[in-house]
Amino acid sequence: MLEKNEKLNIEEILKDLENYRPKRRGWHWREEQGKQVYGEFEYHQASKPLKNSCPLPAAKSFGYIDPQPDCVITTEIASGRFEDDIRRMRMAAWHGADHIMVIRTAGQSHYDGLIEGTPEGVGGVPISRKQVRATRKALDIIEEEVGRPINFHSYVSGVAGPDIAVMFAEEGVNGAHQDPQYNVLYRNINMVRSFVDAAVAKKIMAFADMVQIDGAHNANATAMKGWKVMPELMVQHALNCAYSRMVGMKPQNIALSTVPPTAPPAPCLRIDLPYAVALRELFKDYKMRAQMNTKYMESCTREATVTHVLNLLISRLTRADIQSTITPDEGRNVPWHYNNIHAINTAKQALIGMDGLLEMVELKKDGYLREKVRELKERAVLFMEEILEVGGYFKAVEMGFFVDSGMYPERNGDGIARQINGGIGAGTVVERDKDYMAPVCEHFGYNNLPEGIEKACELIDGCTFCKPEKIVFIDELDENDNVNRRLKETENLRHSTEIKPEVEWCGDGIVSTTIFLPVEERVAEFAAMEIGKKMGLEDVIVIHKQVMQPAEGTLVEIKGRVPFTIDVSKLEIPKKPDVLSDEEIRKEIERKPMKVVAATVGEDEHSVGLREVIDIKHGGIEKYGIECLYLGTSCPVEKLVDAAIEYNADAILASTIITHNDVHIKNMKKIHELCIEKGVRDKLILCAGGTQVTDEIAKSAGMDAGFGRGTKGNDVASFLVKRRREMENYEG
Ligand SMILES: Cc1ncc(COP(=O)(O)O)c(/C=N/CC[C@H](N)C(=O)O)c1O
Repeated sequence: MLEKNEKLNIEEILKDLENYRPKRRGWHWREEQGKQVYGEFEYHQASKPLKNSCPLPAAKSFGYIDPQPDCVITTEIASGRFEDDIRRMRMAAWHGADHIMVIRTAGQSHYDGLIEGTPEGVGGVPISRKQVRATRKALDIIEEEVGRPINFHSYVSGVAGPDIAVMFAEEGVNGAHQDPQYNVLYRNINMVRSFVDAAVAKKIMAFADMVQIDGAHNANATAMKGWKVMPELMVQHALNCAYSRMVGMKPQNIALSTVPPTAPPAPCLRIDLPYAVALRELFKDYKMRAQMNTKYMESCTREATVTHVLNLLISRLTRADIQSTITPDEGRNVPWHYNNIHAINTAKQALIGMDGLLEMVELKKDGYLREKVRELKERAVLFMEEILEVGGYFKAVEMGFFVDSGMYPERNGDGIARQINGGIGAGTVVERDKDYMAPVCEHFGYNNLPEGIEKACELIDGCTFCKPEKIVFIDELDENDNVNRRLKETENLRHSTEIKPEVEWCGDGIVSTTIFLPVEERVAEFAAMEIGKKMGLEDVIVIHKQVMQPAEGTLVEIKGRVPFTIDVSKLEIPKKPDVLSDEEIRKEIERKPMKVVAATVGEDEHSVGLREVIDIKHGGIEKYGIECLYLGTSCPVEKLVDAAIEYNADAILASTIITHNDVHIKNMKKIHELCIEKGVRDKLILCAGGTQVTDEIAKSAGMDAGFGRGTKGNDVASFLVKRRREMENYEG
């Protein structure tokens, strides 16, 4: 079991892969869905807690609870280097993802066989046996530490679809996209070949109990106007569901990949919600894999996140068995580590925040919503009927029925048309001869087994599904393009005290910074890049720009590479003050009572933080018997110092949240100077606190200590007790 502060050892994971066997087959749905209690809260759409996890930032105000939504949560990771992705998968799992989806390298659909070894990918990871095995092995370790099984997912499509399906079944892959329509429409693979391969692949996936995700979402992403293909999407779902059932897949393993088709500034819920309702009603026996919208993403991560929260509202208003997440930077670049985490947190935060929503609101049973739902279903049924009329699916594809920009039955004639004898792999489907016999299990279709043979693979004393020891594991084929070479290049950064910033790959050195410039967009763009260069960044690129007002200014985000490393062994890291035990603090206050005066100073009305540090119910310093005179908010510093003298206090606690024009520093200095003027500075312990206050800032302003965000009562009480001891010893 990995210690939480122990890094994943990639070299260790790569060792002895030839003998690794997956722990299980099949998909894992979250356990104990429904009523859960976390801290002082009851949840109605949650699942059981994790053993180890990273809660949302705000959890610190709720006893650090980390409630887990009822549905599986996906993150998609594929930087091209699976060895770096494994680390990101661990970050994702700790934030609540239990479905890790790995996109394949660009064009792998057209490979007519399996890839071996671990070449570096482009826009995805080359899906090879070694990469799958190493990743599944790493996920075994990660699921141990979070305490929840993790579903590993990739894609069964393309010319080598069946080969991939066999390898996935052998390697314990838990889920995969499989939809022959994808091959036909988006990869121009011959339709006959695609459907025959799909039957072979689906049968194997059914045996391996893998959850299947279809490819309907692609029409949404490919169509000129996403909302125009809603009728067609339901037809595509129906075709893949029916075909999958015919091959023998269970409905509970068939997931419809559904994306709310629009985004603001469209009135998206008025368009997307009826569609989501219609879909759930038509396909009530199947699983819903809700995906976030990617089609309309730009480079504004804020905008993407709000759209995704609206998508999550739809999930909560209808149904999502799997909630997939899209990183908010997908409109900018290949997702960065922390944006995978932001996306997972967006899903977790919104789903948990909307827990039990339908116990309070319900969808209207009449009016606009119902009319739209009915209309969409009718359009879909008509679409399906026309397919039958023209002679079936293949004919309809030849006629360009699919991904047409018109809202069916409206047609603009610009659909994706494919010819039955065209596309990659055309003419490669050969009718099986009468005596065709394949001595392997789970083989779709005609198989002329000899009399009395129950299991096909008896004839060869076991196939790889029944005898995994028969699987042939090839390590590396390319002595240059492989994970060992890549790990060598970053050796110094993984086994030394030198570090570099990174966003995707170990040592990529990329950082980003946000700059506001009071000039128009084009000037701002070039000025920002100049600033980046002057900051010493290399390869500076603008990744986002947004006009705040055409003349007044522009927001620009740039990214660039830092050319240096940081040696952490040479950093001057001030020791975190150690906190005394409650017992010791209590004893000390019993020995010698302590009085403090406290207030939020200046014109500042923020009181929450200081009250938490003081009040007994928040575990504040009162719980140790320290007497507090609280003077409230917007307290002049003069009044605070006078009160401390009058009350014969041992200490002053000044809270200062507002930092405009450094007012917090000015107030701290004033308190210090006033105490000197009144001849009490050496009698009083001066503490300042606030979200922007640090110990260094406070001390430089004359305080004895500063306490920032997240400070607890025992931090302050410890300091007061230790400081008073120092003063007593000093007095001798
Ligand atoms: C049904 C199907 N088969 C194969 C592939 C992958 O196909 P290549 O290996 O040829 O790229 C896809 C890809 N879709 C993107 C998935 C999206 N990121 C998602 O979250 O669903 C697909 O939808």
